[in-house]
Amino acid sequence: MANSVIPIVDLSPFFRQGDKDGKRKVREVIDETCSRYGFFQIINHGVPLDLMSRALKLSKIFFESSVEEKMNCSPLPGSPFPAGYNRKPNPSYEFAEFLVMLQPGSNFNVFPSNHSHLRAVMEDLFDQFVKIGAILESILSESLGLPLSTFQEFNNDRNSDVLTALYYLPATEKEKMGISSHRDVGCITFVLQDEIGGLEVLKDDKWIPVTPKEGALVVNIGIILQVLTNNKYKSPNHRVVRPNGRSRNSFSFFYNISGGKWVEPLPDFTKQIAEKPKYKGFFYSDYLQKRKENKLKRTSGLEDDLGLSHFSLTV
Ligand SMILES: O=C(O)CCC(=O)C(=O)O
Ligand SMILES: [Fe+2]
Repeated sequence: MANSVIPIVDLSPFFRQGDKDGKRKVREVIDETCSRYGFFQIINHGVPLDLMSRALKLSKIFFESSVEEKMNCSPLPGSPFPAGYNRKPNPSYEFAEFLVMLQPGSNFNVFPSNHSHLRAVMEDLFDQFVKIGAILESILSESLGLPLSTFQEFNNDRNSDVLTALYYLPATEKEKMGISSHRDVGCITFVLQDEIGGLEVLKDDKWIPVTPKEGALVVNIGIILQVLTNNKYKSPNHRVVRPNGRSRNSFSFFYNISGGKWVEPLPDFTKQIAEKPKYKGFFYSDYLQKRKENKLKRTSGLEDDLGLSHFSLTV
């Protein structure tokens, strides 16, 4: 696969005392890539590598078990969020299988009873992602020239975070889309992908591969950061194209905000620099509702912005 232009950022300066210079350089690269692509990969991020590979291995075993076994993990009736096993309809314009989990300990989580290690590993991975989420939020705050704790104070409720294990069957002659072009909800998404590839980012009308790198995590800016920064940081369209002849598996962790949160461009990116806001303010739950409505109307893999244009002030 062609080498990707998406940068690989070594976070090790943030795991040692001092090294101001190293930290500054990391912030500069992150600032540049978030302004251009909204995507980068991180290494030396503190998430144990053996946990990452165990999680990929165990989730693959689960997804390759029988349909009955997987269906036993269907979301619980009355669950406010479809935690548990689900699949996108097939045939359709896209196809993937999911195992979704909310915060460890949530009563709505559903795990396969005969894959007990998978539960333990996903709970551990969830906690690790929460830790790296907080670190990344402070790096992003500073790379934008804001006080270190800006995003952590804004996003201080960890009840809406979601971890999803994903599984993509090999492409067929008719269908190759796994997840079609979309932008992620929330603040930051982390993706742990296996070695197969297929994740792509849209930049200047071209699809750029996010080439897998062992031990790396992909970081992807969500729409909330795009709105807060008044488009300084991009939340890009991305998609997963299913590989030929091989299945692919991955995890997405959505470092989210709670539905009751009010979201609008920060004064630092509007008033203070004499820029007009590009979005009117909204409650995050209203955005999620719009996104749902748009998605239901959507019958093809064609790109749309899933509700963000509803709050846009630009024509
Ligand atoms: O499977 C992947 O690599 C990424 C999936 C994705 O974009 C998502 O879950 O939002
Ligand atoms: Fe995504």
